[in-house]
Amino acid sequence: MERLRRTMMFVPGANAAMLRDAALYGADSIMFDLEDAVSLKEKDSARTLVHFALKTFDYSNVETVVRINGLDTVGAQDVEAMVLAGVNVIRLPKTETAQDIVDVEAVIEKVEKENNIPVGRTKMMAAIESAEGTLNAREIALASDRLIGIALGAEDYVTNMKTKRHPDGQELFFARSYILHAARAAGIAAIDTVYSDVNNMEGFADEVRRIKQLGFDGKSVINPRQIPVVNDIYAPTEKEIQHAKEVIWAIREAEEKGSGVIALNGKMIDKPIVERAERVIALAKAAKLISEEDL
Ligand SMILES: CC(C)(COP(=O)(O)OP(=O)(O)OC[C@H]1O[C@@H](n2cnc3c(N)ncnc32)[C@H](O)[C@@H]1OP(=O)(O)O)[C@@H](O)C(=O)NCCC(=O)NCCSC(=O)C[C@@](O)(CC(=O)O)C(=O)O
Ligand SMILES: [Mg+2]
Repeated sequence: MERLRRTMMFVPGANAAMLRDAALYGADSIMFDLEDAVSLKEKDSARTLVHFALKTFDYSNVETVVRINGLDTVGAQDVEAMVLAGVNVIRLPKTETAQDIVDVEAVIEKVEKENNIPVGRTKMMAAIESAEGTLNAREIALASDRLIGIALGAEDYVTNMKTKRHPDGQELFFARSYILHAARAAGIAAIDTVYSDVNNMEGFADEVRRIKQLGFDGKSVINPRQIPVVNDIYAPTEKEIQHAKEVIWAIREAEEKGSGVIALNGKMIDKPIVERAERVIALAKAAKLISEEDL
């Protein structure tokens, strides 16, 4: 079953209290940040702190991600410390080309080999935050088998595009659509960017509805109060769950009879409809609207 990534919460790497409590809020993934949420003078201490947190606290109920610095600064040191601490995913910020992924992968692989860690255990994701990165999204998404997803970083992106964010998100439409297509073509996740106004829940919810409709797997968030908003919007309705169950029961019955196609209430049920139904069931389970044993 595909892993759900409705919410990926940024946690500033230099903040010990936030690191300790990060797994308590119900995010699907927590993303410890060593890059832009950490000042230059705190880079080394934040790396040590996140390494310690990964080794010490119980994050077994979430996916752990670390946003490293670029390899042109202290990125290689970040990679080494995080791979040794057993992080699930390394997130590369400001990815411009497929070569950026290949370069970080080489560092990861070296650390894994030198420390008898199974090669490939550490996964990767790439944040795309510029025009160049967006136009290269397709090659970036295909650059490594370790990639679990690509994400948009809108604050840096709009700066690069010489504009700013607007509530209707028009300035992000091309990047969102292109990144989403690149992710889907590569068979990996697409994660939308942060919404920085943590006290504007209406505006946040509007944005989540729009990115869900576009097809994103989920959203990067910066505050625990944003998590239930995303989870509620991604939770399927009772009607959607009932329909998904009927689709799955119908297809199971058809398979038992040796037929791949069947009608439900007069409408044809085939593979894409079954896939959508399975995703509805996975989202319903994650939202605890049905039990794990159901279906
Ligand atoms: C925004 C605010 C200051 C608001 O503070 P407030 O004080 O109003 O928060 P409250 O709601 O009052 O907190 C209630 C309780 O939750 C705890 N708590 C809050 N936030 C928590 C958290 N994140 N993790 C764990 N715990 C948390 C808090 O400690 C308290 O705990 P307690 O005291 O025990 O009750 C705070 O949230 C915060 O610092 N957020 C992280 C910001 C950040 O990481 N920015 C960098 C990533 S974006 C970027 O770089 C741009 C990007 O790259 C992005 C892309 O690539 O997509 C691009 O280009 O677009
Ligand atoms: Mg950024």
